[in-house]
Amino acid sequence: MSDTLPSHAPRAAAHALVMAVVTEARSLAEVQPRPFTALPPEGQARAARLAMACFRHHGRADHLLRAPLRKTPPDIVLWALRLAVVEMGAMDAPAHGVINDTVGLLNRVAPKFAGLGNAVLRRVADGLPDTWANAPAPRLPGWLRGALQNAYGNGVTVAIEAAHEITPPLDISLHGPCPDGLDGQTLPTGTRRLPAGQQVSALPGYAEGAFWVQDAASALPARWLSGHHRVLDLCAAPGGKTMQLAAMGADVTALDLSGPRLSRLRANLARTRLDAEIICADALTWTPDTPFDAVLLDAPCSATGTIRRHPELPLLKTRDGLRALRDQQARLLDRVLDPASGMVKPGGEVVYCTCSLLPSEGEDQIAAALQRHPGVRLVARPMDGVPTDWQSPDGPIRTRPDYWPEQGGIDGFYMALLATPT
Ligand SMILES: C[S@@+](CC[C@H](N)C(=O)[O-])C[C@H]1O[C@@H](n2cnc3c(N)ncnc32)[C@H](O)[C@@H]1O
Repeated sequence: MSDTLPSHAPRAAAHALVMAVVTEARSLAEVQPRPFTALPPEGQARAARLAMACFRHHGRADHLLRAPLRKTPPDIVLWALRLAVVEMGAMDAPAHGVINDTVGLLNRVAPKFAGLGNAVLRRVADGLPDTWANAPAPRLPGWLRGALQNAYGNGVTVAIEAAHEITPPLDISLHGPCPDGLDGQTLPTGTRRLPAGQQVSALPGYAEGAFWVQDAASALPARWLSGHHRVLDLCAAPGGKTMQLAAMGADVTALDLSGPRLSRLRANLARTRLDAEIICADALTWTPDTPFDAVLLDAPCSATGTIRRHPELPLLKTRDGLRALRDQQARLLDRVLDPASGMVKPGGEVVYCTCSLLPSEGEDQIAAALQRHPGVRLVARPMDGVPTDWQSPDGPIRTRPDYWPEQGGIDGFYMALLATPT
């Protein structure tokens, strides 16, 4: 931590972030509580890292808190304690400073619990680091765990849960030479991988727009469309794939339903000095003047493939939202594949992808769409750097967080390349 920034400010901001996520039921990237926004960028980066670690490891923290707490305190206290235990257990922060700052925080937000917090945290700190290492590995919520066990078996599900406990490296897509001073390695698929825990806006080349943040899996689907001239990026915001397609030289139209998310896409294009036509519309009703050579449909989904980068997701998602997402995915696929929508020209190509681990949002969607659109066929096109066992013989690629463990893992994604009838 820097000399100029007191340690308690990022800790208090991390607590405010966590509380905003759980009370507003919105993701970490969406919440903006005042103690967080009031910090300089370096403090915000530290607070965000703490909050993310808290969501990633709170299951282990709960195990350590169970005996000393005896009774579950109110959420505002519990999350302050979880944050402190995670910082001491997973991030090796010295107990003295963490406990002092947490007691100070409790004195402000729940003064009745400051004494209890102090006693509980001292007891937890006494057993570290062994108790942390020996705590049982956290599990995904039952509905998701069951679905993954059905799809991949128990061993793979446990491996996915273990991958979620590891802080992922920072993946970026470059659209030119790698700026001097950016360390890391280039993955076989072309993504540049940097060590975790960096303040992105302070990295060399960020301000100049030399790169954007994009997981290695998320960077794969657009690569199938290299060489196409006019490409429609459907469900485009915040624009990771739009930037990729534009950087590949395509004439891109980026369409999304959400104005606020399109503002982020616009800002991303401005920073990276890339170009696309931007349309705010519903893909289910919008019709282009001329059909496109290719369409990329990155459909809204459960995002269960991105839990390692968004560890708060299991707290926010439930089984209930899944049916509506599946219906939406099927309707979007039908819209793109229906010749009457005029979206893709005859003999054109369509990439369907989701950042979901659930076959019901990937493999099953494509199998059903092929039944409904008999002239459409899968294309089995290999992709440079993608291990052959990630791709099925008929073409689709499935990635999972337990893949590439020695390189730091990869998000879960499903992608299929389709050709429309000539
Ligand atoms: C998975 S995100 C897209 C991520 C984006 N492709 C990227 O790479 O940065 C899904 C997007 O679908 C958009 N969306 C959902 N329903 C839509 C619809 N009916 N028409 C257009 N966009 C829609 C959401 O606003 C959201 O931005």
